[in-house]
Formats: sequence, structure tokens, C-alpha cells
Amino acid sequence: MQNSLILHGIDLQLPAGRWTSVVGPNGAGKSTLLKVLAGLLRHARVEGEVQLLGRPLHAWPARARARQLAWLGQNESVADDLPAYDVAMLGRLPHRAWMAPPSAADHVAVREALVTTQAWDWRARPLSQLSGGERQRVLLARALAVQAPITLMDEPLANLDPPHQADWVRTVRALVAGGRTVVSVLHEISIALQADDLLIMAGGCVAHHGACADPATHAALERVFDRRIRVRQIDGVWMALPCV
Ligand SMILES: Nc1ncnc2c1ncn2[C@@H]1O[C@H](COP(=O)(O)OP(=O)(O)OP(=O)(O)O)[C@@H](O)[C@H]1O
Repeated sequence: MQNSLILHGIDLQLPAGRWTSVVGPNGAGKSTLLKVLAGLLRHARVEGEVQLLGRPLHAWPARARARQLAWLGQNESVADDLPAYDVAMLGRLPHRAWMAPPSAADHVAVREALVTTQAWDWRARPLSQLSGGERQRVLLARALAVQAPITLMDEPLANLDPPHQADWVRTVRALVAGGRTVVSVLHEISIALQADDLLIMAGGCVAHHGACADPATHAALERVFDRRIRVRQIDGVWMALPCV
């Protein structure tokens, strides 16, 4: 099988302490970019270098890196028989010594994460018995339980109803207010526009990287989506409206 090039000429700095949303059409390379940033494409040929907090990603010891970078993937397979609590506890693995039982701090972090995503009430239920949105909230809790300075999330709003989407935005805002960095791949453009910065991808390249409130960002958004959306401000909030 021929190897195909997915990302081209990416030269990018994602600022710390901000929320960056990554958007673009299907197949633009958003998930691939996020995986490259997380160091998850071990079997792919990646030219160039990713730096995490000023140090090459590959130079970080695995556990130290896992404490810095929390990850929420798209359609992740997790042991479905595990209770929600134990799934969230997986987020604490980078903090625990080999084979050591969870510490009081681990339990506090897991409880806090499950309460934040409103998944605490079904902490004893196995993942397989949860709805799509409930499952997503447990996986989000696992990422939050890491308490990492940087969180990368690929389509975190999958299966979430509008109130829980709004809760997610509030959670991300609270993380950023606390100095954390969030990078999220989103298809919900109106929610993506609530970030600090937008990274717009098309055809494996960065088409635009700018502030969400910048008219140049809005113009680039309309362009990459073939002018099938319009960006407008409604009640002080930037929204992407479909052109029917
Ligand atoms: N493991 C792989 N092997 C070969 N090609 C791949 C692989 N994963 C993704 N691709 C291709 O790379 C391109 C970018 O895929 P990617 O999943 O990064 O896009 P995306 O912007 O996240 O898309 P979507 O919005 O549909 O989720 C697509 O053309 C896809 O078919």
C-alpha cells in the first residue's frame, strides 16, 4: 500500500493558558494533527519536531509526559466492563507508582472530575450500560482526573446534549482561567467560536490561525466551508449559521 502524506508544512505554536479550537471540513487532518501533538502516531513517519513546553516531545519520559498531557480521543475503546469510577481512575495512572493503590489525592481527583461532568451518580455502573452521552462524560472525567496542564480533546461534544455542551464550555473556561491549556477538535463551529483562538485546517494544511473574534478568522471559516456557513454575532456571541 502506498504511504500518503496527510499533513503538510505545519508550523504552529499553540499558546499556553488559552483554549484553541481546531476546525475544518471532514478529512482536513484535524484528528491527525491532534494525534501528532500527543505523540500517538508512533508508527507513522512524522517529519519535523513537536515540542511540549519547550522540550522535544520524544525527549519526555513517558510518565512525565502523561502527567503534562491529558487526552480525550474520538470513539475510544475502553474496557466496557469497568465501572465508570475505575475508568475515571485510569486518568490517575501517570501519578501512581507501579502497582500502588490509588492515594487519597487520586480519589479526590476522580470524585472531582466525575462531579464536574455530572457522572458521579452512576460511578458504579459499567461503561457498557451507559448511553453515548453518559459514556462520553465518563471519558471526559478520565481526562480531567489527570489534572494535566494541557488537555487535548478530539470531538469532546460527541453525543452530548445542548445543556451538557454548555457545561463542557464552562469546564474548559474554568480550566483556562486556572492557567491550563486546552486544544479541542470540534465540528460544532458555534461552540468552537467561543474559544480564544481558532485553528482552521483544510487539505492537511493550516488555512488560518487567529483569534475567534477576528473578522479575518470569520472570513477564513466561511471560505474553507465553501461559503456554506455565515459567521454572525447574536446576543454578543459569534455563531456559525448554515446557508441553506
Ligand atoms: N491511519 C490512516 N492511514 C491512512 N490515512 C489516514 C489514516 N487516518 C486518517 N487518514 C486520512 O487522513 C486524512 C485526514 O484524516 P483526519 O482523521 O485527520 O481528518 P479530520 O479532519 O479529523 O476529519 P473528520 O472531520 O472527518 O473527523 C483523511 O483523508 C483520512 O482518510
